[in-house]
Amino acid sequence: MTGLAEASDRGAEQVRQPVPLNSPMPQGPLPSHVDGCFGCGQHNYAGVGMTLELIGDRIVGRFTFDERHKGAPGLAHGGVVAAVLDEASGTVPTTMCVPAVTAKLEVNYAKPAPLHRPMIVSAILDRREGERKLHIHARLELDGELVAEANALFVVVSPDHFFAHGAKEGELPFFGV
Ligand SMILES: CC(C)(COP(=O)(O)OP(=O)(O)OC[C@H]1O[C@@H](n2cnc3c(N)ncnc32)[C@H](O)[C@@H]1OP(=O)(O)O)[C@@H](O)C(=O)NCCC(=O)NCCSC(=O)Cc1ccccc1
Repeated sequence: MTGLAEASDRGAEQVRQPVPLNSPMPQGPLPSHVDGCFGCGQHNYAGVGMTLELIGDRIVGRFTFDERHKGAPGLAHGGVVAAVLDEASGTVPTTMCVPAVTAKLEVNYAKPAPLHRPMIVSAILDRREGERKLHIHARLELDGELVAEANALFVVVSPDHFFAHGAKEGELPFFGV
């Protein structure tokens, strides 16, 4: 088992409380950033139910694709592969308590992603560019081998970005809203 797998095996039993805007999150298991999220929500029937952890400066997520995520017999759809890379990437600004959204996601599909096999996705901040741009790199691995990777540009937004589309007070505590 890899170091990442061992660290993630600690599970999400100690769920952390949200912290104020722009305060870094403590190390360890992370709660879902929003109830019902496709990536990390534990109550989304179609979702992957990813558990997430902050380990050092890296986000580590664990999940297993199943029949709901199929694109070909036995294999995950390419769009859901992109979604899990996006989820891990989006959790990087979340743990910095910075509201940011995906502006661009470039995916390299190295190998097919099988269903019913536990996978690990990780993400890290490559660099900040100015006040609003975050360049984030994510990797999806199976048994320590690369399945897919992504380079993403996240853009910092005002909390109004979410309010304008129906978010209610208290629904996004990591973003201070
Ligand atoms: C907000 C924004 C991204 C940017 O609009 P504005 O605010 O008007 O800002 P503006 O357009 O001025 O750009 C600022 C700077 O950025 C640059 N730049 C921008 N785009 C590109 C590009 N493609 N390529 C390259 N550069 C680009 C642009 O040139 C400018 O650079 P400059 O300052 O001149 O050097 C808008 O297009 C939008 O809402 N898109 C939809 C986002 C969405 O729905 N995402 C999916 C859901 S979120 C999710 O899933 C994540 C998640 C998962 C899990 C957990 C948590 C999170």
